[in-house]
Amino acid sequence: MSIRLSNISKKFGQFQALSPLNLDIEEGEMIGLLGPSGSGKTTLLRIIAGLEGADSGQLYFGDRDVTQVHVRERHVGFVFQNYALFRHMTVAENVAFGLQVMPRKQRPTAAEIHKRVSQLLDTVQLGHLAQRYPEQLSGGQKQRIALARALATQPEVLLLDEPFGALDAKVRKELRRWLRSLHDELKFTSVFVTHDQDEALELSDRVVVMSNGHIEQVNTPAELYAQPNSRFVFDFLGNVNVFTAEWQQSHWRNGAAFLVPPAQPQLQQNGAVYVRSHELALSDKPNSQANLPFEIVSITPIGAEVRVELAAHGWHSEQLWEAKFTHHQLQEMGLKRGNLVFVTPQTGYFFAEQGDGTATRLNWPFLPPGSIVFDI
Ligand SMILES: Nc1ncnc2c1ncn2[C@@H]1O[C@H](COP(=O)(O)OP(=O)(O)OP(=O)(O)O)[C@@H](O)[C@H]1O
Repeated sequence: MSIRLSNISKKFGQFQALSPLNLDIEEGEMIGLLGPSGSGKTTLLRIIAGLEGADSGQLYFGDRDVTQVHVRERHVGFVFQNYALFRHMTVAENVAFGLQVMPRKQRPTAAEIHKRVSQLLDTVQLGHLAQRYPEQLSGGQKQRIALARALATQPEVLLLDEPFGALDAKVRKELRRWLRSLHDELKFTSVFVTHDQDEALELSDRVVVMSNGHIEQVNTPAELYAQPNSRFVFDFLGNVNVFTAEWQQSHWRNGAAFLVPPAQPQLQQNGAVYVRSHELALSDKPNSQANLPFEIVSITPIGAEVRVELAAHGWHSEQLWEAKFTHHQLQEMGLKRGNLVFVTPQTGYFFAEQGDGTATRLNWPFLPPGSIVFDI
């Protein structure tokens, strides 16, 4: 079932929780609503579900205008963060609930309900727990049962509000993979809310990045990463290093530091260069492209990578910079805390001070990614 939001807005009193927004979700797509707390994700999800009415606009499921349709008639499955299972019912009874309360004419027979419940419990791989009560389940098991219950009535749209928010990191990861494969198998359309970037990027076909009640950008995870269209999206999708600079004749300058941009006239102005921690090289000398001196503040192994924290030396940066390398790369460089090093960005993004908020992608042609340059 495709979903279309046209000009949807919502106020709570004087507070504009959602500015008029448009969004098209394709049939079978899995969409992540990603944004900081208070950005309007849950409100948007509740409007799609019919738990909240919009102040303006239209909502379509396929060709059907469901703007005024009651939540019960929308045929959506809903999964909340806090499981919301019925405590006095067994697992099997919880899963059967949505079917039991269907109007008599639509309700399957008792035998059919029984069959469907056991199929669903097999799908979520918890058939052996059918007779348990929710309090006898782990958090991850409860959430799988909540999913089975939401899927029992065979909704074409599944809405999930921080479904794995209450679970620990390992279970979260497992359930994410499992939800994605279930989605691919059953082909329902899913919209889920999260403020976890990894979750959004790993699970979604497309991510909707929200801030302050509006949509900042909608795109596939790969495209969002490659082409963030605002500083907000850039900042929100991972750690980033910023070089704030003044344009001086042939380069961007900040104190003793400078950076030469690729030769494009629109770059020749004041602004900020954003550089990701994976997209830079360290060397013991400056070169013709970059003179960005830093002192190494810390070197911390994190899983397969090593994070190097860097303090600007002889120029001003609001925050420490961060560089990430493999253990092998770092060993080859032989760096220590307190060393003076020079950063050479390999790719980056430029936001002009007087610009419209969109970024120009920077590729320095004479330094292929992965190269470590030690001299000019
Ligand atoms: N029923 C309500 N009455 C008044 N204000 C509300 C109501 N529901 C939400 N809001 C406000 O609307 C804004 C958006 O809330 P919403 O729950 O959609 O954000 P969110 O992005 O889901 O945040 P979180 O990640 O914290 O759940 C918030 O500022 C919130 O305080």
